[in-house]
Amino acid sequence: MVSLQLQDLGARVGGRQILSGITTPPLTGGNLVALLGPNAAGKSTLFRRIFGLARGGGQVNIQGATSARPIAYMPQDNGGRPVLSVYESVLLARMQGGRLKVGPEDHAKVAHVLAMLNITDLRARSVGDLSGGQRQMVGAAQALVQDPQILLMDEPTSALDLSRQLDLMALLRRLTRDRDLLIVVAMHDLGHALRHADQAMVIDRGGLVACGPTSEVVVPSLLRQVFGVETRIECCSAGLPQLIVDGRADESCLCRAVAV
Ligand SMILES: Nc1ncnc2c1ncn2[C@@H]1O[C@H](COP(=O)(O)OP(=O)(O)OP(=O)(O)O)[C@@H](O)[C@H]1O
Repeated sequence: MVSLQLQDLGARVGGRQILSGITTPPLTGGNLVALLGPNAAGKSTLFRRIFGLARGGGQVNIQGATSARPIAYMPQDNGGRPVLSVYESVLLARMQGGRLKVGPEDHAKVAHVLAMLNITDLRARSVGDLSGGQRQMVGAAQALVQDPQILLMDEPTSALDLSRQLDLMALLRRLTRDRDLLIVVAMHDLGHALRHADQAMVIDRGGLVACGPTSEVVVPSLLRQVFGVETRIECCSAGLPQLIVDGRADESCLCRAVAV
């Protein structure tokens, strides 16, 4: 089983220390982890640091990898080159790592992932002509087609309508179970985190605030401290935890995080 553990991780970008001292317990395959934090907290930078696109101190420890490229990363605002078709763009993502020869299994994999995400009908469309939500689904396909053991997804549902948000989160959760995948999803929707994530990791101003089971991390006291909002968690008629936002905890903290 794959596991990812961060040890005193830091990141410097553009001459600034963006992340420091991030140490987590091992995050293991079979789990969906929500990465939470205010704007500019460092979520995207953390993904880039883990994926090797940003430099810094500390260590990214991966155990149980069965391939040379166990991690796939879906950045915000991706979807591929505008001139390529959806099919070509997903196939190109499949060939990352320097492989030149496309085999039948690669075509089969692309077809499978497009079908899984319910975007087969987009296969011949140019990426540049797609809507924001459609491009986001293509970005998810590009990540999934790589058959990763660890999948880092940066706000994959931010442009999706509500039913597609639920579909994608349910699919990701199913994949963690069926394939022992570790999926880390950066998100702003705390309700999605409560509903879909096994674990939650919260960062603020470049440091780790909490990491553990979602029900222990996404609690009103932490949300007040990190996001400055008053919340309650109540069960709906289906027995699922729902986050109710009562309002801001302190009007004076407006835009505090964006100014970091
Ligand atoms: N290339 C860069 N050069 C300089 N500073 C950067 C660069 N990229 C990010 N930063 C800074 O790093 C900090 C963290 O940014 P990051 O994008 O990781 O935050 P985030 O938590 O993903 O935010 P959001 O929720 O708004 O997407 C911000 O202050 C940002 O301005």
